[in-house]
Amino acid sequence: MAAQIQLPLDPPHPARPQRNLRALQKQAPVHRVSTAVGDPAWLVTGYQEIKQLLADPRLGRSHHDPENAARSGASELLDGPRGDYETEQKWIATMRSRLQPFFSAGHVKAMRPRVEALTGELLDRLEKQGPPADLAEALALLLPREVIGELLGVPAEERGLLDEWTTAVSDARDRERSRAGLAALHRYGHELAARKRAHPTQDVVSWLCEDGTLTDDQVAQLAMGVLFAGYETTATALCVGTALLLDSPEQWRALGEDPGLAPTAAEESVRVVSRLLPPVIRYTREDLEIAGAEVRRGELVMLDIYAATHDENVFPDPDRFDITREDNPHLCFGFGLRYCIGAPLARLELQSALAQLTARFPRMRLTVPVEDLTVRPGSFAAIPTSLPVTW
Ligand code: HEM
Repeated sequence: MAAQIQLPLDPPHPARPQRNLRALQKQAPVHRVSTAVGDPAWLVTGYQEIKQLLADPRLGRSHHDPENAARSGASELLDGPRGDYETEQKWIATMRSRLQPFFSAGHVKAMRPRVEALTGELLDRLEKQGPPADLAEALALLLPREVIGELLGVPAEERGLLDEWTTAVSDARDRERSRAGLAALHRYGHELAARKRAHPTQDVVSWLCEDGTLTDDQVAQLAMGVLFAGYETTATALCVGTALLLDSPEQWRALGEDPGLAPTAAEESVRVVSRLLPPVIRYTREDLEIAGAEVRRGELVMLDIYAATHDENVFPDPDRFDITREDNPHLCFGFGLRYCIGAPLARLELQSALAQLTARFPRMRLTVPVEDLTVRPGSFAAIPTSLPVTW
């Protein structure tokens, strides 16, 4: 095997191709690397290999010796082992069986009018405020936060705090900050569960409490898991989709005039969110071989979703943002056992936001070249720091 490769290879950006990673992908589907915090790992870049490994039960998120496991970064929750090694599979089954009903296609369809209305309210506010504006603040971050806040039953005035804590948890460079954010989020989840047990309302946390089989700790874990899994990811997809649409006035116009393009535009936004999210991580539960590489039990395996969704053999012209892309088998919602429970909701939010935005603001444009956009440094999701627009 060649000399170890030091991560990160390329800085994340909504529009700039990750050239070093793509060059690596052309050489082989799996590589020995050193993570951003200096730990040894395997980086998988082949589309087929990643798809198979996502569905392979021989890999998990927990580790038999978590204190000594390799890490991809400093985030307490995201960059290292998670969950109990003995009961991981059981917990996944419990989590999915309790959460899935709230995110089924039927349930999410019933949420459409509310999500459309929330989008409309945010755009009314934007219109009233007038140009210039920061679309990341005014829409992309706010919509997912409000949708998840309502869904979980988090009072409106407490949602700002959640924002602060999730940002802290995501910190990939400061383990202490990430730990403190996670602890605060958990304390809040407990408090919320206790409040909902005492005074149930029509929301997911109240329903999880009514389930009768879950402890407050489990309710808190599920609720904060949903918040975490569904907030920054959707906000980032909305940011990158909006930025790339703004960079392509003919596609902006086409979507504004034809809301029938919203499903493919949303799906393409999910594909390109991989430009701003890190690889999915796993630990091997037994020795195994990945494309000829001998991987030992307990080693860190990083599945590079960006590489998979920009693989020229699967996605023609992968650097082009194309809202009419029909064949789009991206792996950005994962695959197999842990496939994203919130995918229907994320799609709904993206469709609603992109369709309404382009229809209501046909003349909107970025005030800086898309190339000059910057992203949050050192965070799990490289959310653009701002999307400055005028109209
Ligand atoms: C564009 C937005 C989103 C993206 C790109 C995304 C991506 C993903 C991915 C890649 C996974 C699999 C992780 C793995 O295999 O380890 C996942 C799992 C999950 N997602 Fe999403 N997601 C998004 C939106 C949402 C939303 C809106 C929700 C809920 C409100 C949500 C809830 C979940 C949950 C509960 C899991 C299971 C986590 C686990 O098994 O540990 N996601 N998501």
